[in-house]
This record gives sequence, C-alpha cells and structure tokens, in this order.
Amino acid sequence: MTPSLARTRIKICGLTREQDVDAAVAAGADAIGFVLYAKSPRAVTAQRAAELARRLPPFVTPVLLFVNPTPTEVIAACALVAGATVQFHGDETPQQCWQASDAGRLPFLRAARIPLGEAGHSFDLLKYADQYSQAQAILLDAHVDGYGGAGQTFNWSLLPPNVDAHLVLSGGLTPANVTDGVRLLRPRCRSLAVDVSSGVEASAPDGSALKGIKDAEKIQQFVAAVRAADATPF
Ligand SMILES: O=C(O)c1ccccc1NCC(=O)[C@H](O)[C@H](O)COP(=O)(O)O
Repeated sequence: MTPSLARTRIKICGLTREQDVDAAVAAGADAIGFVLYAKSPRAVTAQRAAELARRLPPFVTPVLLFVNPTPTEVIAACALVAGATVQFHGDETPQQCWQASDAGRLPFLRAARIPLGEAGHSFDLLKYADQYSQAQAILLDAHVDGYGGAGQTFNWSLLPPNVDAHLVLSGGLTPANVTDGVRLLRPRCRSLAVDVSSGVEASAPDGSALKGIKDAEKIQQFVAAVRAADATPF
C-alpha cells in the first residue's frame, strides 16, 4: 500500500475569551469548542459562544459541546451559532443524539468515554461506532468524573487496528504526547483528528491549571507537534 500523508485536523476546546479564539485560529486550529455544560469551569452560554464564534474565519468550525441536553437546548443553541457541529459528551443514547441533532440535520460528534485501567479492555469501540453510526465522528476521551475536560489520557493501545470510522483522539493530550498519539492511531481508522483542552491551558503562579484560559504558546506548540506527526507517512 502506498504510504500516505494526512493532515490531522485539530480542535481546541473550552475557549471562553476572544484572545484565545484568535490565538487558536492563528495557530491553525480547524475547530473551536465551546462548552455549554453549566457545571464545567469552562462553560459559556449559547449567546457567548455565538459572540466568540463570530470571530471565526471561513472553514474554522465552531463546536458546541453538551452533556445530556434536551433537543430544544441543542436546536436553540445551534440557531445562534451558524455552521456549528454538536458534540454529545454525556450519556446520550443513539436515539437521543439523533433527536437532539434535529434528525441528523445538525452534524454531531459522539464522545466515547473510555474506562481507565483494566476496565478499558472491556470497551468495544467497534460496537460503539456501529451504534452511533449517524455521528460524523467518534471522539475518544477518558472516562472521568465530571464527564470530560480532565486532562486524563486513556490507554491508546486498546484501540482495534481497523476502525471504519472517523475518530478524534482526545483526553489528556499535550504538545509532548500528541505526536505519538497521532502516529499510533492514525493508521487504525478512516481519519484521525485531535482535540485538546487542559494541555493548552495557562497555569496560575502556584502551578494550578486555569481552566478556560488558554496559553497561546502552548497552542502553537501543540499544533507544531501535530504537524510533526503529519510529516511521517503511514
Ligand atoms: O472541557 C470541559 O470542561 C468538559 C466538561 C464536561 C464534559 C466535557 C468537557 N470537555 C470535552 C472536550 O471535548 C475536551 O476537549 C476533552 O474532554 C479533552 O479534555 P482535556 O483532557 O482537558 O484535553
């Protein structure tokens, strides 16, 4: 088989500020995620997401992230944010995702939350991708308390060698590990994108993470690390 080069698409998630949206776009992000889950420290309202999304140039996609929303919530939020992709990151069933995506009118990502440790071996990604076949892609995240955004990786080697789906690798990605993650998983699926939140966030003087506040330099480093992986044929 002829080795191929692929441009790994990049989503930067959990943005709350204009300067961070501008920095992510300048760095080359393909998608910008806005968390519409009120319990998240990165939460924004649909109105605020719409305000921030108006800064996006053509061909950079706003992603609206929900946890167990009603169809009304999703459809109303997407009416404010033109061209949005929806991300379901809770316990939504395939039917609930279909209904909340307005019967598939709204493109959506489905987060698969992979259990950590030995429990991860029982997660059947092929079955999950088949169950959620209406999703544009399956976003692979670690199964953590609070549903997501925890900066926690799962065991990437658990993924089967041939997943006939578009995947988004997420969960604990950083500029230091994303190159390895892309190189390992890109050959195992139809296409691979990456998603990051904690790994590109600023730190307080005491070293604690400032959730929702992104670090432009870390974003640049993350994109460069993804491009380093893209330079390796697979
Ligand atoms: O980001 C959050 O605060 C969040 C809260 C509840 C559910 C999902 C959430 N984020 C979902 C994302 O798409 C994150 O980018 C993904 O979980 C990866 O986060 P991180 O491990 O911090 O890079």
